[in-house]
Amino acid sequence: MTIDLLHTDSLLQAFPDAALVLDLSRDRVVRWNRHAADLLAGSPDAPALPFSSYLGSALPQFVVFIDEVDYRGEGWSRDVALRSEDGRTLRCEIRAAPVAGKQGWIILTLTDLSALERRAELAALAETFRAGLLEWKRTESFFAELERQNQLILNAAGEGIYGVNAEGKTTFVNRAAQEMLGWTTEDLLGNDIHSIIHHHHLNGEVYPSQQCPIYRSFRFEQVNRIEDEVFWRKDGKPIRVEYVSTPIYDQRVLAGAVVIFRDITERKENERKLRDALAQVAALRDRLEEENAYLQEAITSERAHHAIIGTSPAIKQILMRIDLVAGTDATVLISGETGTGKSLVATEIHKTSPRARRPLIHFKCSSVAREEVEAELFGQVRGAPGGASRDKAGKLELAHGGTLFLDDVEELPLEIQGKLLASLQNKTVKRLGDTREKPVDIRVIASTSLTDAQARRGHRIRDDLYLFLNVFPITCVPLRERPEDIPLLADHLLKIVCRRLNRPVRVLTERVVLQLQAYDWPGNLRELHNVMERAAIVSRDTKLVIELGETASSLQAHTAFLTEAQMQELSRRNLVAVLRETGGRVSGDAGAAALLGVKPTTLYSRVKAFGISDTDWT
Ligand SMILES: Nc1ncnc2c1ncn2[C@@H]1O[C@H](COP(=O)(O)OP(=O)(O)OP(=O)(O)O)[C@@H](O)[C@H]1O
Repeated sequence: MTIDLLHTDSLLQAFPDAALVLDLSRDRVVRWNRHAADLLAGSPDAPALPFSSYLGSALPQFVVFIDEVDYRGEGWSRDVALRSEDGRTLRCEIRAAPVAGKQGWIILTLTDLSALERRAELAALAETFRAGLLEWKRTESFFAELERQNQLILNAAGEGIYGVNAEGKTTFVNRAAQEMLGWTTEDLLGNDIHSIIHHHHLNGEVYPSQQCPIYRSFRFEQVNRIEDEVFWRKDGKPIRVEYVSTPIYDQRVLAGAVVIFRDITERKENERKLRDALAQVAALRDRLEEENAYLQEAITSERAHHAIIGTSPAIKQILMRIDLVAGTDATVLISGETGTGKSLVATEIHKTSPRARRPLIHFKCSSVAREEVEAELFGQVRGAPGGASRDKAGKLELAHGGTLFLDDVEELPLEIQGKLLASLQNKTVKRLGDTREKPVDIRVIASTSLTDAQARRGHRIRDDLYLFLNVFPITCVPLRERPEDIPLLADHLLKIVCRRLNRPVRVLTERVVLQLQAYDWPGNLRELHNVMERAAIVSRDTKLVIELGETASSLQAHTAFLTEAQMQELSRRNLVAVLRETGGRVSGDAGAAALLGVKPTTLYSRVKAFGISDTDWT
């Protein structure tokens, strides 16, 4: 290295590291810069001390180093520890090169290794810091993005979503929730949301927050799923909601709850309308079904008994009274023994009344179990006491606009009689289990097998009900008191049963008629019907075989007789009947004479004697 001595000092001063020029031959520092002076704690000017005083015990290492520099022309070493003037040991890296043209001069640079290491540490620290800062920034923007996406998701959700902290204060509300509730984020954030939107039940009862499932979610860590409650809108209107409230945690500590809800007002309204419509359909269906059943029954009975048959004064009296009362709405009480035709009379009254287009509801009081009578009469709603599985109209309701026939009214339990009377008098009906009363317009016909005296004395019909029913009495006379009706009735019933049983039509002989009239008929028309049916079955040929109960023969001797006039009338009718049956044919196997078991000539003379003409049997 050549050195311009004029510039040595200024070069050394400009040098960024500690540097000095050393005269080895004199062990003197020729020049040093301020970094070297600082490092070795000397004065800024070149020191007066020999350089070896800075070497101390490291002199041998320095000598080895100088030999290397001398040999190689330059060198560096970290083995030479220097001592500063204030006594500190300095770990240095020494670099050296000879100064050209100056024998024994070298230039040294000293690098303080401790300072170097400190700077390296600082640099590493700065590097770490810079790297940390970047990482933190990345994390921050990651979370910011996450939050932004969460907000987007929350706001895009169709369900209302809001959060509450552990004190029940609102922490966030999404857009759908604001739209459904009408409350804004500003209204709700930080405020007790229960007292704003969830304070009352739909029926107006206060809803204490302690009972609220959302409150329980953040108090007792429960997920609660509620299907039908209300939230209150800002405009004071309720919306029906279903919701799930779920507890949320921050670092495993319960932090509150998140509520996800859906407005189900419209759905509930539609469900209600559907329920109402179905109930209406069910009610109509029930009514139609039952009306249909009654109409079918009415048709069957009308076909079977197209008229009240009989010419006795008793029957004429009944027909007259039917004519009198049918056109009115008056209550009728029909009395008479079993099988005397009470139901037939009731049907006739209804058929010829202005209510004929509406059904006749026949309620046979004796054939309904005591515990079912009330529900049968008044109807019931689903869930009524007794376990009704569906709404059902009672007979009173079914009879609305028509006629209610209370058959065997004395068989009604007394407590039901009172309730029935109240309902009939008020013209309303209330189904069991219901609170609503329906107006009804009913014409009542009742029947009883009790006589007037028995009814008044026996206490089987309440006095007030008896008075209510007994506006227009009709009495059906037992068959034994009107034997003159027996031939016609027997003939009529025989035809019906033969047709039904698909048997050849038989003809009543005089002997059979006399036999029937001699019997006392405790079962009246119903018994006569049975006897005819039995006869149609057991009779093999055209001859009719009658089987009567025991009382027939015993009573026959005492009570069964006819006057001559009755006998004549009976014979005449029998002739008419048989001619009608044969279409006027007298002779031949299927002729009237063969059927009656007499000669054709005998029959002709009888027809002549009775003055029977075609018009009688056609
Ligand atoms: N005068 C009549 N003409 C034709 N058929 C009759 C007559 N009287 C009764 N009947 C028939 O006799 C049967 C019994 O009559 P109905 O049921 O009306 O008697 P009831 O008095 O109501 O009997 P119960 O008290 O036992 O109910 C029925 O089939 C009915 O059509």
